[in-house]
Amino acid sequence: MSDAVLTLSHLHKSFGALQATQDISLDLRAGEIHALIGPNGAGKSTLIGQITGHLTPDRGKVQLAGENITALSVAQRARRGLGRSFQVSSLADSLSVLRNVMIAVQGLQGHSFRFWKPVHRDASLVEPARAAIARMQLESRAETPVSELSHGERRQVEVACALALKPRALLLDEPMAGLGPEGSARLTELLEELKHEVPILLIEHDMDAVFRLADRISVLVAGQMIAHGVSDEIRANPLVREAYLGD
Ligand SMILES: Nc1ncnc2c1ncn2[C@@H]1O[C@H](COP(=O)(O)OP(=O)(O)OP(=O)(O)O)[C@@H](O)[C@H]1O
Repeated sequence: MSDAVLTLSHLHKSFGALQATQDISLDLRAGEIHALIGPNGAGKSTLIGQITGHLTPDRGKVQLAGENITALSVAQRARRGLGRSFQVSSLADSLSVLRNVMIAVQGLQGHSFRFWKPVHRDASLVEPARAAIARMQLESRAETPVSELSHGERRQVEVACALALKPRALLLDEPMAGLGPEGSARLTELLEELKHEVPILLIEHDMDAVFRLADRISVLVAGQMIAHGVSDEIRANPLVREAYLGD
């Protein structure tokens, strides 16, 4: 598939006798949001771990922009352009938005010791950080300590940290978790624009957000992919309704 940025082929991962992901294939194409949904214990985290490199698949392949990255480390994948945000926030509360995003850029560049030196004039850190902050419409908050942000703004900073690394593909793990309707609507709007620059694999429990945002949806149940399709197809799919939506 020519416009596939991220391709998973036949991924298998077992924990002892439990097959947590069985023969999982999917692709993420340029310009799209592809949502991965499934009930608790379906295998989503296990699949994400195999994409990010935290877990090694027993069989199968992960490709980023055509390159086989299955054997690469987490850091090597990040440097190749696999961006992600985390379920648990890794922001430093006492530091400004700008400084947090700069630290993310610095980590990727491998200059971790510069954190302890004055870095505010280092254009290689400041410029990508400011661009990502602008992309998430947080310019007016750039100098604000993260501790003073709303929950929704923190989420925007987390996405900005991932974006500052100029990813080819972005993995967002439950970005809507804990957001109220306003924060969720704002992030939805931002992601709808962002997908044109970087395709997004979205793991999300908020089904309203999924149906609003996703160009395609893949449904994982008990380690198996039971359906792929656009929103209307997934809503109407009897297997999904039975296994996931509880109908
Ligand atoms: N390290 C592990 N060792 C043993 N079993 C594991 C391990 N990690 C996950 N599992 C099991 O694999 C299955 C899939 O779990 P996983 O966390 O991937 O699901 P999930 O879809 O992410 O669930 P949730 O939405 O609750 O986070 C579960 O039965 C889980 O108990």
